Amino acid sequence: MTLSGVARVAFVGSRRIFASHLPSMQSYTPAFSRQMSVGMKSVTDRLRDSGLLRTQGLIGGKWIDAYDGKTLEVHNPATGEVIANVSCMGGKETKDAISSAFDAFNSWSKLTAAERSKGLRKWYDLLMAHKEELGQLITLEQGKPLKEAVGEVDYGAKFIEFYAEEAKRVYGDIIPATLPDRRIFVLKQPVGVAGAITPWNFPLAMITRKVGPALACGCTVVLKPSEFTPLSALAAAELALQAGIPPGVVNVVMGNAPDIGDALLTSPQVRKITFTGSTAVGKKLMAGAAGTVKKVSLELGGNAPCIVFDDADLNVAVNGALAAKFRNSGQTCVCANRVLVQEGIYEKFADAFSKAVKNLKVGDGFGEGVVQGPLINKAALEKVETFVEDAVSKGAKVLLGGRRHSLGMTFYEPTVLSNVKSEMLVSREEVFGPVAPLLCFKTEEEAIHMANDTNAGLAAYIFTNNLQRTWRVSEALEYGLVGVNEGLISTEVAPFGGVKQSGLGREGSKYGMDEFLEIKYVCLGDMNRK
Ligand SMILES: NC(=O)c1ccc[n+]([C@@H]2O[C@H](COP(=O)([O-])OP(=O)(O)OC[C@H]3O[C@@H](n4cnc5c(N)ncnc54)[C@H](O)[C@@H]3O)[C@@H](O)[C@H]2O)c1
Ligand SMILES: O=CCCC(=O)O
Repeated sequence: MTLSGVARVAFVGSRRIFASHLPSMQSYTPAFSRQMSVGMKSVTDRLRDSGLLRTQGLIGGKWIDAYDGKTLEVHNPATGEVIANVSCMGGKETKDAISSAFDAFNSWSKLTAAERSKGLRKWYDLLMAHKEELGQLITLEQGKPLKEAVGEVDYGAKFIEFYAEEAKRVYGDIIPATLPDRRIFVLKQPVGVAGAITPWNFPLAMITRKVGPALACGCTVVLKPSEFTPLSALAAAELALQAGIPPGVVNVVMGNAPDIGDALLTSPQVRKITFTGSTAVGKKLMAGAAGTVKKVSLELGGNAPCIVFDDADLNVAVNGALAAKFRNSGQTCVCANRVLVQEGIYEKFADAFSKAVKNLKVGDGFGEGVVQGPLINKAALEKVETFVEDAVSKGAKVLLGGRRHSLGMTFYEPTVLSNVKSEMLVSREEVFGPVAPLLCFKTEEEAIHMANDTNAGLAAYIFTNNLQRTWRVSEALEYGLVGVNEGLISTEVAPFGGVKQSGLGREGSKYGMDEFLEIKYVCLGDMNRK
Protein backbone atom coordinates (compact mmCIF):
# COMPACT_ATOMS: atom_id res chain seq x y z
CA MET A 1 0.00 0.00 0.00
CA THR A 2 1.41 3.40 -0.90
CA LEU A 3 1.33 6.33 1.42
CA SER A 4 -1.24 8.12 -0.73
CA GLY A 5 -3.52 5.10 -0.38
CA VAL A 6 -3.72 5.40 3.39
CA ALA A 7 -7.12 6.75 4.44
CA ARG A 8 -6.89 10.38 5.46
CA VAL A 9 -9.47 9.95 8.18
CA ALA A 10 -9.89 6.95 10.41
CA PHE A 11 -12.64 6.32 12.93
CA VAL A 12 -11.97 5.06 16.41
CA GLY A 13 -15.11 4.26 18.38
CA SER A 14 -17.35 7.29 18.08
CA ARG A 15 -14.39 9.67 17.64
CA ARG A 16 -12.63 10.86 14.52
CA ILE A 17 -8.89 10.49 14.26
CA PHE A 18 -7.38 12.58 11.52
CA ALA A 19 -4.61 10.92 9.62
CA SER A 20 -3.65 14.23 8.04
CA HIS A 21 -0.37 14.08 9.94
CA LEU A 22 1.02 12.17 7.00
CA PRO A 23 4.03 14.11 5.78
CA SER A 24 4.16 16.09 2.61
CA MET A 25 5.99 13.77 0.23
CA GLN A 26 8.02 16.45 -1.50
CA SER A 27 10.19 16.93 1.55
CA TYR A 28 11.37 13.34 1.87
CA THR A 29 13.40 10.82 -0.08
CA PRO A 30 11.73 7.71 -1.62
CA ALA A 31 13.40 5.44 0.95
CA PHE A 32 12.04 7.60 3.69
CA SER A 33 8.57 7.58 2.13
CA ARG A 34 8.50 3.78 2.09
CA GLN A 35 9.48 3.74 5.72
CA MET A 36 6.75 6.23 6.58
CA SER A 37 4.07 4.33 4.70
CA VAL A 38 4.86 1.22 6.72
CA GLY A 39 5.05 3.25 9.91
CA MET A 40 1.84 5.17 9.29
CA LYS A 41 -0.13 2.10 8.28
CA SER A 42 0.90 0.51 11.54
CA VAL A 43 0.00 3.52 13.61
CA THR A 44 -3.53 3.95 12.33
CA ASP A 45 -4.48 0.34 11.65
CA ARG A 46 -2.80 -1.43 14.51
CA LEU A 47 -3.80 1.13 17.09
CA ARG A 48 -7.38 1.09 15.87
CA ASP A 49 -7.50 -2.70 15.93
CA SER A 50 -6.16 -2.86 19.45
CA GLY A 51 -8.43 -0.02 20.64
CA LEU A 52 -5.36 1.92 21.75
CA LEU A 53 -6.17 5.14 19.92
CA ARG A 54 -8.36 6.79 22.54
CA THR A 55 -9.37 10.43 22.51
CA GLN A 56 -11.83 10.75 25.40
CA GLY A 57 -11.09 11.08 29.08
CA LEU A 58 -11.45 8.07 31.36
CA ILE A 59 -13.67 8.49 34.41
CA GLY A 60 -14.87 5.59 36.53
CA GLY A 61 -13.96 3.10 33.81
CA LYS A 62 -15.95 4.95 31.10
CA TRP A 63 -14.56 6.87 28.14
CA ILE A 64 -16.14 10.30 28.32
CA ASP A 65 -16.28 13.50 26.26
CA ALA A 66 -15.70 16.88 27.86
CA TYR A 67 -19.06 17.95 29.35
CA ASP A 68 -19.20 21.00 27.08
CA GLY A 69 -18.07 18.95 24.07
CA LYS A 70 -14.82 20.92 23.67
CA THR A 71 -11.84 19.25 22.07
CA LEU A 72 -8.16 19.96 21.84
CA GLU A 73 -5.86 19.30 18.89
CA VAL A 74 -2.85 17.03 19.26
CA HIS A 75 -0.08 17.76 16.76
CA ASN A 76 2.77 15.81 15.30
CA PRO A 77 5.76 18.06 16.08
CA ALA A 78 7.67 16.75 13.06
CA THR A 79 5.05 17.97 10.58
CA GLY A 80 2.82 20.29 12.58
CA GLU A 81 -0.24 18.45 11.40
CA VAL A 82 -3.17 17.43 13.58
CA ILE A 83 -3.10 13.80 14.69
CA ALA A 84 -6.25 13.75 16.78
CA ASN A 85 -8.76 15.86 18.66
CA VAL A 86 -9.05 14.85 22.29
CA SER A 87 -11.59 15.88 24.92
CA CYS A 88 -10.68 19.19 26.50
CA MET A 89 -11.75 18.77 30.11
CA GLY A 90 -11.67 21.01 33.16
CA GLY A 91 -12.71 21.25 36.80
CA LYS A 92 -16.11 19.55 36.51
CA GLU A 93 -14.82 16.39 34.90
CA THR A 94 -11.89 16.35 37.33
CA LYS A 95 -14.25 16.49 40.32
CA ASP A 96 -16.11 13.47 38.94
CA ALA A 97 -12.83 11.67 38.32
CA ILE A 98 -11.84 12.37 41.94
CA SER A 99 -15.18 10.95 43.18
CA SER A 100 -14.65 7.81 41.09
CA ALA A 101 -11.11 7.41 42.42
CA PHE A 102 -12.33 8.02 45.97
CA ASP A 103 -15.03 5.33 45.65
CA ALA A 104 -12.64 2.89 44.01
CA PHE A 105 -10.08 3.43 46.76
CA ASN A 106 -12.36 1.65 49.22
CA SER A 107 -12.13 -1.66 47.40
CA TRP A 108 -8.73 -1.36 45.67
CA SER A 109 -6.91 -0.58 48.91
CA LYS A 110 -8.54 -3.60 50.57
CA LEU A 111 -7.40 -6.13 47.99
CA THR A 112 -4.49 -8.27 49.01
CA ALA A 113 -1.10 -7.15 47.79
CA ALA A 114 -0.97 -10.31 45.66
CA GLU A 115 -4.21 -9.35 43.91
CA ARG A 116 -3.01 -5.84 43.13
CA SER A 117 0.30 -7.29 42.00
CA LYS A 118 -1.48 -9.58 39.55
CA GLY A 119 -3.31 -6.63 37.96
CA LEU A 120 -0.11 -4.67 37.59
CA ARG A 121 1.73 -7.64 36.11
CA LYS A 122 -1.02 -8.12 33.53
CA TRP A 123 -0.79 -4.42 32.69
CA TYR A 124 2.98 -4.78 32.22
CA ASP A 125 2.45 -7.78 29.91
CA LEU A 126 0.00 -5.80 27.79
CA LEU A 127 2.30 -2.76 27.59
CA MET A 128 5.06 -5.03 26.36
CA ALA A 129 2.77 -6.84 23.93
CA HIS A 130 1.91 -3.45 22.40
CA LYS A 131 5.32 -1.89 22.65
CA GLU A 132 5.71 -1.24 18.93
CA GLU A 133 2.35 0.55 18.60
CA LEU A 134 2.94 2.51 21.79
CA GLY A 135 6.36 3.51 20.50
CA GLN A 136 4.81 4.73 17.26
CA LEU A 137 2.27 6.73 19.20
CA ILE A 138 5.04 8.37 21.22
CA THR A 139 6.97 9.25 18.07
CA LEU A 140 3.83 10.61 16.49
CA GLU A 141 2.83 12.95 19.29
CA GLN A 142 6.19 13.70 20.91
CA GLY A 143 8.60 13.45 17.99
CA LYS A 144 11.41 11.33 19.44
CA PRO A 145 12.99 8.76 17.10
CA LEU A 146 11.06 5.50 16.93
CA LYS A 147 13.86 3.43 18.44
CA GLU A 148 14.07 5.80 21.38
CA ALA A 149 10.28 5.78 21.69
CA VAL A 150 10.13 1.99 21.81
CA GLY A 151 12.95 2.21 24.38
CA GLU A 152 10.74 4.51 26.44
CA VAL A 153 7.97 1.90 26.37
CA ASP A 154 10.42 -0.71 27.66
CA TYR A 155 11.65 1.67 30.34
CA GLY A 156 8.15 2.82 31.28
CA ALA A 157 6.70 -0.69 31.40
CA LYS A 158 9.49 -1.79 33.73
CA PHE A 159 8.13 0.53 36.43
CA ILE A 160 4.86 -1.38 36.29
CA GLU A 161 6.66 -4.72 36.45
CA PHE A 162 8.91 -3.55 39.30
CA TYR A 163 6.00 -2.23 41.36
CA ALA A 164 3.94 -5.35 40.69
CA GLU A 165 6.72 -7.10 42.60
CA GLU A 166 7.19 -4.37 45.19
CA ALA A 167 3.45 -4.39 46.04
CA LYS A 168 4.11 -7.54 48.06
CA ARG A 169 6.86 -5.95 50.14
CA VAL A 170 5.08 -3.17 52.03
CA TYR A 171 6.37 -4.21 55.42
CA GLY A 172 5.54 -2.58 58.72
CA ASP A 173 7.57 -2.77 61.93
CA ILE A 174 7.36 -4.00 65.48
CA ILE A 175 9.22 -1.69 67.82
CA PRO A 176 10.49 -2.90 71.23
CA ALA A 177 8.04 -1.40 73.71
CA THR A 178 8.97 0.99 76.52
CA LEU A 179 6.53 -0.64 78.98
CA PRO A 180 6.19 -4.37 79.67
CA ASP A 181 2.43 -4.49 79.06
CA ARG A 182 2.47 -2.73 75.72
CA ARG A 183 3.29 -3.60 72.13
CA ILE A 184 4.20 -1.06 69.48
CA PHE A 185 3.37 -1.67 65.84
CA VAL A 186 3.98 0.39 62.73
CA LEU A 187 1.64 -0.07 59.77
CA LYS A 188 2.10 1.33 56.30
CA GLN A 189 -1.13 2.30 54.58
CA PRO A 190 -1.96 3.85 51.22
CA VAL A 191 -2.27 7.61 51.38
CA GLY A 192 -5.52 7.69 49.36
CA VAL A 193 -6.43 9.29 46.03
CA ALA A 194 -3.37 10.61 44.18
CA GLY A 195 -3.46 13.39 41.60
CA ALA A 196 -0.68 12.72 39.07
CA ILE A 197 0.38 15.47 36.65
CA THR A 198 2.90 14.63 33.95
CA PRO A 199 4.94 16.33 31.19
CA TRP A 200 5.24 15.73 27.45
CA ASN A 201 8.90 14.73 27.19
CA PHE A 202 8.35 11.14 28.36
CA PRO A 203 4.64 10.70 27.63
CA LEU A 204 4.56 7.15 28.98
CA ALA A 205 7.42 6.61 31.43
CA MET A 206 6.64 9.64 33.59
CA ILE A 207 3.15 8.17 34.05
CA THR A 208 4.11 4.59 34.86
CA ARG A 209 6.76 5.83 37.30
CA LYS A 210 3.92 7.38 39.35
CA VAL A 211 0.93 5.15 38.70
CA GLY A 212 2.92 1.92 39.25
CA PRO A 213 3.86 2.62 42.88
CA ALA A 214 0.54 4.36 43.60
CA LEU A 215 -1.48 1.31 42.58
CA ALA A 216 0.95 -1.10 44.22
CA CYS A 217 0.44 0.67 47.55
CA GLY A 218 -3.36 0.60 47.19
CA CYS A 219 -3.89 4.20 46.06
CA THR A 220 -6.16 5.19 43.19
CA VAL A 221 -5.22 7.86 40.67
CA VAL A 222 -6.52 10.83 38.73
CA LEU A 223 -3.96 11.36 36.00
CA LYS A 224 -3.52 14.54 34.02
CA PRO A 225 -1.10 14.03 31.14
CA SER A 226 0.36 16.90 29.15
CA GLU A 227 -2.00 18.40 26.56
CA PHE A 228 0.79 17.95 24.00
CA THR A 229 0.96 14.17 24.46
CA PRO A 230 -2.29 12.75 25.81
CA LEU A 231 -2.55 9.82 23.37
CA SER A 232 0.16 7.71 25.01
CA ALA A 233 -1.48 8.23 28.41
CA LEU A 234 -4.89 7.25 27.07
CA ALA A 235 -3.46 4.16 25.38
CA ALA A 236 -1.76 3.13 28.63
CA ALA A 237 -5.04 3.65 30.50
CA GLU A 238 -6.89 1.52 27.93
CA LEU A 239 -4.38 -1.27 28.57
CA ALA A 240 -4.88 -0.89 32.33
CA LEU A 241 -8.60 -1.52 31.77
CA GLN A 242 -7.83 -4.47 29.52
CA ALA A 243 -5.58 -5.80 32.29
CA GLY A 244 -8.59 -5.91 34.60
CA ILE A 245 -7.59 -3.00 36.82
CA PRO A 246 -11.03 -2.04 38.19
CA PRO A 247 -12.97 1.03 36.99
CA GLY A 248 -12.09 4.18 38.92
CA VAL A 249 -8.63 3.00 39.96
CA VAL A 250 -7.01 4.85 37.04
CA ASN A 251 -8.83 7.94 35.72
CA VAL A 252 -7.50 10.29 33.03
CA VAL A 253 -8.52 13.90 32.44
CA MET A 254 -6.80 16.37 30.14
CA GLY A 255 -7.47 19.85 28.84
CA ASN A 256 -7.47 23.04 30.87
CA ALA A 257 -4.43 22.54 33.12
CA PRO A 258 -5.07 25.27 35.72
CA ASP A 259 -8.73 24.20 36.14
CA ILE A 260 -7.80 20.54 36.47
CA GLY A 261 -4.96 21.47 38.81
CA ASP A 262 -7.28 23.59 41.00
CA ALA A 263 -9.82 20.79 41.28
CA LEU A 264 -7.10 18.36 42.35
CA LEU A 265 -5.47 20.79 44.77
CA THR A 266 -8.62 21.96 46.52
CA SER A 267 -10.29 18.57 46.91
CA PRO A 268 -9.96 17.17 50.43
CA GLN A 269 -10.45 13.72 48.88
CA VAL A 270 -7.13 13.99 47.05
CA ARG A 271 -4.42 13.19 49.60
CA LYS A 272 -1.39 13.21 47.36
CA ILE A 273 -0.05 15.29 44.48
CA THR A 274 2.69 13.74 42.41
CA PHE A 275 4.05 16.05 39.72
CA THR A 276 6.71 15.94 37.03
CA GLY A 277 7.31 19.11 35.07
CA SER A 278 8.79 22.56 35.26
CA THR A 279 9.99 24.08 38.49
CA ALA A 280 7.66 27.07 38.05
CA VAL A 281 4.52 24.91 37.87
CA GLY A 282 5.83 22.63 40.64
CA LYS A 283 6.11 25.61 42.99
CA LYS A 284 2.53 26.63 42.22
CA LEU A 285 1.27 23.14 42.93
CA MET A 286 3.22 22.92 46.16
CA ALA A 287 1.67 26.20 47.33
CA GLY A 288 -1.80 25.08 46.21
CA ALA A 289 -1.49 21.76 48.03
CA ALA A 290 -0.89 23.58 51.31
CA GLY A 291 -4.57 24.50 51.62
CA THR A 292 -5.51 20.87 52.27
CA VAL A 293 -2.04 19.78 53.49
CA LYS A 294 -1.49 17.07 50.92
CA LYS A 295 1.54 14.86 50.63
CA VAL A 296 3.53 16.25 47.68
CA SER A 297 6.28 14.89 45.49
CA LEU A 298 7.85 16.95 42.76
CA GLU A 299 10.18 15.96 39.92
CA LEU A 300 11.23 19.31 38.47
CA GLY A 301 13.73 20.90 36.14
CA GLY A 302 17.48 20.38 36.19
CA ASN A 303 20.68 22.11 35.10
CA ALA A 304 22.94 19.08 34.88
CA PRO A 305 26.71 19.61 34.81
CA CYS A 306 28.74 17.07 32.89
CA ILE A 307 32.30 17.34 34.21
CA VAL A 308 35.16 15.97 32.11
CA PHE A 309 38.47 15.79 33.98
CA ASP A 310 41.90 15.68 32.34
CA ASP A 311 42.31 12.08 33.48
CA ALA A 312 39.12 10.86 31.76
CA ASP A 313 39.14 8.35 28.93
CA LEU A 314 38.38 10.59 25.95
CA ASN A 315 36.15 8.10 24.12
CA VAL A 316 34.17 7.26 27.22
CA ALA A 317 33.71 10.96 27.97
CA VAL A 318 32.65 11.85 24.42
CA ASN A 319 30.14 9.00 24.20
CA GLY A 320 28.83 9.60 27.71
CA ALA A 321 28.40 13.34 27.16
CA LEU A 322 26.75 12.67 23.81
CA ALA A 323 24.20 10.34 25.39
CA ALA A 324 23.62 12.61 28.37
CA LYS A 325 23.17 15.68 26.18
CA PHE A 326 21.37 14.56 23.04
CA ARG A 327 18.90 11.99 24.37
CA ASN A 328 15.40 13.06 23.24
CA SER A 329 17.04 16.01 21.39
CA GLY A 330 18.12 17.45 24.71
CA GLN A 331 14.57 17.50 26.08
CA THR A 332 15.21 15.49 29.22
CA CYS A 333 15.32 16.77 32.77
CA VAL A 334 18.57 14.87 33.31
CA CYS A 335 20.18 16.00 30.04
CA ALA A 336 23.63 17.50 30.46
CA ASN A 337 22.97 21.24 30.37
CA ARG A 338 26.58 22.37 30.82
CA VAL A 339 29.68 20.45 29.78
CA LEU A 340 32.54 21.50 32.06
CA VAL A 341 35.90 20.42 30.62
CA GLN A 342 39.28 20.66 32.33
CA GLU A 343 41.80 22.83 30.49
CA GLY A 344 44.27 19.99 29.75
CA ILE A 345 41.72 17.98 27.73
CA TYR A 346 39.51 20.86 26.55
CA GLU A 347 40.71 21.20 22.93
CA LYS A 348 40.87 17.44 22.31
CA PHE A 349 37.45 16.94 23.84
CA ALA A 350 35.86 19.85 21.95
CA ASP A 351 37.20 18.47 18.69
CA ALA A 352 36.18 14.83 19.24
CA PHE A 353 32.80 15.79 20.70
CA SER A 354 31.98 18.12 17.78
CA LYS A 355 32.87 15.37 15.31
CA ALA A 356 30.55 12.95 17.12
CA VAL A 357 27.72 15.50 17.24
CA LYS A 358 28.12 16.17 13.53
CA ASN A 359 27.18 12.55 12.85
CA LEU A 360 23.81 12.79 14.59
CA LYS A 361 21.12 12.40 11.96
CA VAL A 362 18.23 14.82 12.33
CA GLY A 363 14.75 14.16 10.97
CA ASP A 364 11.26 12.85 11.45
CA GLY A 365 11.36 10.21 14.17
CA PHE A 366 10.06 7.61 11.71
CA GLY A 367 13.01 8.16 9.36
CA GLU A 368 15.69 5.54 9.05
CA GLY A 369 18.78 6.21 11.15
CA VAL A 370 17.31 9.37 12.66
CA VAL A 371 18.55 10.00 16.20
CA GLN A 372 17.46 13.62 16.65
CA GLY A 373 13.80 14.52 16.30
CA PRO A 374 12.08 17.91 16.36
CA LEU A 375 11.56 20.04 19.45
CA ILE A 376 8.10 19.79 20.95
CA ASN A 377 6.81 23.17 19.70
CA LYS A 378 7.63 26.64 18.47
CA ALA A 379 8.05 28.04 21.97
CA ALA A 380 10.73 25.43 22.68
CA LEU A 381 12.49 26.26 19.40
CA GLU A 382 12.43 29.98 20.15
CA LYS A 383 13.79 29.38 23.65
CA VAL A 384 16.76 27.45 22.25
CA GLU A 385 17.35 30.16 19.68
CA THR A 386 17.27 32.91 22.31
CA PHE A 387 19.71 31.02 24.55
CA VAL A 388 22.19 30.50 21.69
CA GLU A 389 21.90 34.15 20.60
CA ASP A 390 22.49 35.28 24.17
CA ALA A 391 25.60 33.08 24.45
CA VAL A 392 27.03 34.23 21.12
CA SER A 393 26.35 37.89 21.92
CA LYS A 394 28.38 37.42 25.12
CA GLY A 395 31.37 35.78 23.44
CA ALA A 396 30.54 32.10 22.94
CA LYS A 397 31.87 30.51 19.75
CA VAL A 398 29.70 28.22 17.62
CA LEU A 399 31.71 25.07 16.88
CA LEU A 400 28.77 23.33 15.22
CA GLY A 401 25.15 24.11 14.37
CA GLY A 402 23.78 27.17 16.10
CA ARG A 403 20.66 27.66 14.02
CA ARG A 404 17.33 26.22 12.92
CA HIS A 405 17.65 23.09 10.83
CA SER A 406 16.93 23.27 7.10
CA LEU A 407 14.11 20.70 7.63
CA GLY A 408 12.08 23.59 9.04
CA MET A 409 9.27 23.04 11.56
CA THR A 410 10.81 22.84 15.04
CA PHE A 411 14.02 21.09 14.03
CA TYR A 412 17.20 22.66 15.43
CA GLU A 413 20.73 21.76 14.43
CA PRO A 414 22.67 19.77 17.02
CA THR A 415 24.91 22.49 18.39
CA VAL A 416 28.21 22.77 20.21
CA LEU A 417 29.28 26.10 21.73
CA SER A 418 32.72 26.78 23.15
CA ASN A 419 34.05 29.63 25.29
CA VAL A 420 30.82 29.54 27.29
CA LYS A 421 30.74 31.39 30.62
CA SER A 422 28.74 30.76 33.76
CA GLU A 423 26.73 33.97 33.45
CA MET A 424 25.25 33.07 30.04
CA LEU A 425 21.63 31.85 29.86
CA VAL A 426 22.73 28.45 28.54
CA SER A 427 24.64 27.91 31.77
CA ARG A 428 22.06 29.35 34.15
CA GLU A 429 18.86 27.77 32.86
CA GLU A 430 17.65 24.50 31.42
CA VAL A 431 18.02 24.84 27.63
CA PHE A 432 15.89 21.73 26.91
CA GLY A 433 17.24 21.42 23.39
CA PRO A 434 20.17 20.01 21.37
CA VAL A 435 22.75 22.56 22.48
CA ALA A 436 25.95 21.57 24.27
CA PRO A 437 27.75 24.53 25.89
CA LEU A 438 31.40 23.81 26.72
CA LEU A 439 32.90 25.62 29.72
CA CYS A 440 36.56 25.39 30.71
CA PHE A 441 37.82 24.89 34.28
CA LYS A 442 41.27 24.56 35.84
CA THR A 443 40.91 22.72 39.17
CA GLU A 444 38.62 20.14 40.76
CA GLU A 445 37.48 22.74 43.34
CA GLU A 446 36.55 25.15 40.56
CA ALA A 447 34.56 22.43 38.76
CA ILE A 448 32.63 21.58 41.93
CA HIS A 449 31.92 25.24 42.58
CA MET A 450 30.71 25.80 38.99
CA ALA A 451 28.60 22.63 39.08
CA ASN A 452 26.88 23.55 42.34
CA ASP A 453 26.35 27.19 41.41
CA THR A 454 22.66 26.72 40.54
CA ASN A 455 19.31 26.34 42.26
CA ALA A 456 18.76 23.05 40.46
CA GLY A 457 20.11 19.73 41.71
CA LEU A 458 18.79 16.82 39.69
CA ALA A 459 21.51 14.97 37.75
CA ALA A 460 25.26 15.44 37.39
CA TYR A 461 27.84 13.47 35.42
CA ILE A 462 31.56 13.11 35.95
CA PHE A 463 34.18 11.54 33.72
CA THR A 464 37.43 10.56 35.41
CA ASN A 465 39.63 7.53 35.90
CA ASN A 466 40.69 8.57 39.38
CA LEU A 467 38.92 6.59 42.12
CA GLN A 468 39.58 9.07 44.93
CA ARG A 469 38.34 11.91 42.77
CA THR A 470 35.23 9.88 41.91
CA TRP A 471 34.27 9.69 45.58
CA ARG A 472 35.32 13.23 46.49
CA VAL A 473 33.40 14.81 43.65
CA SER A 474 30.34 12.52 43.88
CA GLU A 475 29.98 13.44 47.54
CA ALA A 476 30.53 17.15 46.95
CA LEU A 477 27.98 17.48 44.15
CA GLU A 478 24.64 18.85 45.37
CA TYR A 479 22.59 16.57 43.14
CA GLY A 480 20.14 13.71 43.53
CA LEU A 481 21.76 11.52 40.84
CA VAL A 482 25.39 11.23 39.82
CA GLY A 483 26.63 9.32 36.78
CA VAL A 484 30.32 8.36 36.85
CA ASN A 485 31.75 7.56 33.41
CA GLU A 486 28.16 6.96 32.35
CA GLY A 487 25.70 9.24 30.55
CA LEU A 488 22.52 7.18 30.84
CA ILE A 489 21.72 6.26 34.41
CA SER A 490 17.94 6.08 34.72
CA THR A 491 16.51 2.72 35.74
CA GLU A 492 13.40 1.57 37.56
CA VAL A 493 15.46 -0.06 40.32
CA ALA A 494 17.26 3.13 41.45
CA PRO A 495 15.86 6.23 43.17
CA PHE A 496 15.30 9.16 40.80
CA GLY A 497 14.81 12.68 42.09
CA GLY A 498 16.42 16.00 42.81
CA VAL A 499 17.62 18.22 45.63
CA LYS A 500 17.32 22.01 46.01
CA GLN A 501 14.73 23.34 43.55
CA SER A 502 14.76 20.19 41.42
CA GLY A 503 12.19 18.58 43.61
CA LEU A 504 11.01 16.60 46.57
CA GLY A 505 10.83 12.85 46.99
CA ARG A 506 12.02 9.98 44.84
CA GLU A 507 10.52 7.88 42.07
CA GLY A 508 11.50 4.38 41.07
CA SER A 509 13.08 1.74 43.34
CA LYS A 510 11.81 0.71 46.77
CA TYR A 511 11.98 4.38 47.83
CA GLY A 512 9.31 5.30 45.26
CA MET A 513 6.76 3.38 47.36
CA ASP A 514 7.19 5.69 50.36
CA GLU A 515 5.67 8.59 48.41
CA PHE A 516 2.27 6.83 48.41
CA LEU A 517 2.27 5.45 51.95
CA GLU A 518 1.37 6.84 55.35
CA ILE A 519 2.92 5.47 58.51
CA LYS A 520 0.54 4.57 61.32
CA TYR A 521 1.69 3.81 64.86
CA VAL A 522 -0.54 1.41 66.80
CA CYS A 523 0.02 1.05 70.53
CA LEU A 524 -1.45 -2.16 71.89
CA GLY A 525 -2.21 -1.94 75.61
CA ASP A 526 -2.37 -4.89 78.00
CA MET A 527 -5.09 -7.20 76.67
CA ASN A 528 -5.40 -8.92 80.06
CA ARG A 529 -6.01 -5.76 82.02
CA LYS A 530 -9.12 -6.10 84.28
N1 LIG B 1 12.66 15.78 37.42
C1 LIG B 1 12.06 14.98 36.56
O1 LIG B 1 11.95 13.78 36.77
C2 LIG B 1 11.50 15.52 35.29
C3 LIG B 1 11.11 14.63 34.30
C4 LIG B 1 10.58 15.12 33.10
C5 LIG B 1 10.46 16.49 32.91
N2 LIG B 1 10.85 17.33 33.88
C6 LIG B 1 10.76 18.79 33.67
O2 LIG B 1 9.55 19.10 33.00
C7 LIG B 1 9.71 20.26 32.22
C8 LIG B 1 9.18 20.01 30.83
O3 LIG B 1 7.88 19.54 30.90
P1 LIG B 1 6.61 20.49 30.64
O4 LIG B 1 6.96 21.58 29.70
O5 LIG B 1 5.47 19.59 30.29
O6 LIG B 1 6.38 21.12 32.09
P2 LIG B 1 5.15 21.99 32.58
O7 LIG B 1 5.43 22.31 34.00
O8 LIG B 1 4.83 23.08 31.67
O9 LIG B 1 3.93 20.97 32.48
C9 LIG B 1 3.92 19.75 33.20
C10 LIG B 1 2.48 19.35 33.43
O10 LIG B 1 1.89 20.32 34.30
C11 LIG B 1 0.67 20.76 33.75
N3 LIG B 1 0.37 22.08 34.25
C12 LIG B 1 0.81 23.28 33.80
N4 LIG B 1 0.27 24.27 34.55
C13 LIG B 1 -0.51 23.67 35.48
C14 LIG B 1 -1.33 24.15 36.54
N5 LIG B 1 -1.45 25.45 36.81
N6 LIG B 1 -1.99 23.25 37.31
C15 LIG B 1 -1.87 21.94 37.05
N7 LIG B 1 -1.12 21.42 36.06
C16 LIG B 1 -0.44 22.29 35.29
C17 LIG B 1 0.89 20.66 32.24
O11 LIG B 1 -0.33 20.68 31.56
C18 LIG B 1 1.62 19.33 32.17
O12 LIG B 1 0.73 18.27 32.24
C19 LIG B 1 11.19 20.53 32.21
O13 LIG B 1 11.47 21.58 33.13
C20 LIG B 1 11.80 19.23 32.72
O14 LIG B 1 13.04 19.36 33.33
C21 LIG B 1 11.35 16.90 35.07
O1 LIG C 1 13.01 13.86 31.71
C1 LIG C 1 13.14 13.21 32.71
C2 LIG C 1 13.03 11.75 32.88
C3 LIG C 1 14.08 11.05 32.15
C4 LIG C 1 14.48 9.76 32.78
O2 LIG C 1 13.69 9.13 33.48
O3 LIG C 1 15.64 9.40 32.58
